Amino acid sequence: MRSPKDFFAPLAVGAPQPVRQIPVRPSRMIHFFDPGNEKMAAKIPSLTGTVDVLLGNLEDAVRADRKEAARAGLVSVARATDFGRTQLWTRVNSLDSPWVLDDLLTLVTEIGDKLDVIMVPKVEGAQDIHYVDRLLAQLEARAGLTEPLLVHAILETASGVANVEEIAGASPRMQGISLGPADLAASRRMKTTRVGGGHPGYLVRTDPAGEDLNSGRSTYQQDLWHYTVARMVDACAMHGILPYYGPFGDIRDVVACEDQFRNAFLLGCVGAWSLHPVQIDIAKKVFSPAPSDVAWARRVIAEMGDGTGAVMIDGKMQDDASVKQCRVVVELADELAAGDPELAAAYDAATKELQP
Ligand SMILES: CC(C)(COP(=O)(O)OP(=O)(O)OC[C@H]1O[C@@H](n2cnc3c(N)ncnc32)[C@H](O)[C@@H]1OP(=O)(O)O)[C@@H](O)C(=O)NCCC(=O)NCCSC(=O)C[C@H](O)C(=O)O
Ligand SMILES: [Mg+2]
Repeated sequence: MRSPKDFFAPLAVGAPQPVRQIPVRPSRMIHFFDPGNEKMAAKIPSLTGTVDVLLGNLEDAVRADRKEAARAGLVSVARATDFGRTQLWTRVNSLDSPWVLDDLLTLVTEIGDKLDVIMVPKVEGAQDIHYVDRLLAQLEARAGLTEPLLVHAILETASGVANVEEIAGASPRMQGISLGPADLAASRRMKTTRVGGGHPGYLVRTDPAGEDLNSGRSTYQQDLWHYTVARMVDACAMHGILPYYGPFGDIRDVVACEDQFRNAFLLGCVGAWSLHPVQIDIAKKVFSPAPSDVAWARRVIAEMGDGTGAVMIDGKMQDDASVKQCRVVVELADELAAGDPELAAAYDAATKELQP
């Protein structure tokens, strides 16, 4: 373990100074595209400015014989595009794969100035982040980069979940963590065959009313991912980095996608992955606080004065702890509204309407 005194020192001569705070930028949707797929890559200029994060995916979902094409495609898309307020991320291949070394060497030296975050799949523990951390420092120095690249880990192995707190705090580069439910299910030997979402067999049943065990008993589907998401959120909050729900693979089921994203939002996640254009607006809607919630939170903050003591508002007790929750909502709303005049107007209109 590095001494806390050295934690913010560059790991290679000539590498940029590590960041002390993760920059707060909207990342409600991390939109995946295959940069080697010409049809998808052609859509990137029109998505720029409308999504918070565009992620050129090089790992799973890219065929083995298309890995080099995807990497080269990402270099050309990055060079040809002005991303404006949209961040550009990539997901490199896993650290045990034959491609990852060339992914990092090529991307950092050729488009390191365009990339914001490197997503690392199948992270098992702090040792994986330490490896990437040092290698990135060497490559940043070689490329003459002035800003450090940030690292995002996917939580998709049983070891990764067991070590999530040390992963979150492994480097000042750590930007966030996403749940990877498909690989995690396989790693845990769960018996699901889906990419994220619930399962009708994972349920609880009400007790029998009498002797008959077979009738009149309701069942309630449970959330397979609750434990992992909650644990990931705590680890991220503890280390000042950002938690995300990952993919929802049933593209057609926009209703359940919205539910799964909303559960994650309410538990503390700041965004989710969009795998198809249809999921972009779902993530935007879910991960932007609702105007009515923002209006209520602003009212509580206004009526609570210096934020201490207790007051009744519309029959509900408010105190120091509820005002802190309201501040979380209002801070997020203000950050998002700063880059989105339509959202800002919706928040102001709802606030006006709720004024006592
Ligand atoms: C899921 C898809 C394979 C579906 O593609 P397709 O069959 O082409 O869908 P459509 O016909 O509905 O597409 C309509 C048009 O939209 C374009 N398109 C589709 N997806 C995207 C996209 N992501 N970005 C930009 N444009 C997109 C199509 O080209 C069509 O265009 P046109 O014909 O001109 O109208 C596909 O959506 C896809 O491959 N998505 C990404 C999948 C992916 O990245 N998967 C990896 C992440 S999930 C994961 O890895 C699991 C995780 O790690 C874990 O362990 O849990
Ligand atoms: Mg995966």
